[in-house]
Amino acid sequence: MTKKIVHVAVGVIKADNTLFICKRPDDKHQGGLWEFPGGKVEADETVFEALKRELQEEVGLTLNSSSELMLIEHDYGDKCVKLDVHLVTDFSGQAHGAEGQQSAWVAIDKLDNYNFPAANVEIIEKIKVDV
Ligand SMILES: Nc1nc2c([nH]c(=O)n2[C@@H]2O[C@H](COP(=O)(O)OP(=O)(O)OP(=O)(O)O)[C@@H](O)[C@H]2O)c(=O)[nH]1
Ligand SMILES: [Mg+2]
Repeated sequence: MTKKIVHVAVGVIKADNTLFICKRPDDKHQGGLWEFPGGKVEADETVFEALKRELQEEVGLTLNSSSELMLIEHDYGDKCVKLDVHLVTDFSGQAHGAEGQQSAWVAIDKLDNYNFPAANVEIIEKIKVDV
């Protein structure tokens, strides 16, 4: 049987030369690691709609527009994900951990000080070059 792939909208939120990242709760998949905010794309949603909903829920930002950065498929063994990664620079509101999670604005050249899920390694490499 082919494995189910979970489609996820991920936002690389950028202001000046910093990115807004959050810590995943310990009890979630890849818990305790840092992430770019986002979440599952529901059946009736476009990626942009999912990203807009997730950024509102998780970090209290209103997304105006975004641009596609990359698409990553990763098999964690216990779960297969397809990350639709968007660059987010056009938003309003003050980013914060709206679900009580730890969060931080981090300079791009300091991202290596944070532990991310394995699928994010590629994202971070691309950000350092292209963003
Ligand atoms: N949001 C987010 N998810 C990521 C990243 N990298 C990565 O592998 N994932 C994986 O993508 C999957 C879905 O993300 P999620 O847990 O945020 O989904 P969600 O907000 O809908 O949460 P829920 O499960 O409570 O409904 C998780 O398995 C997570 O481990 C990332 O940078 N950001
Ligand atoms: Mg999420």
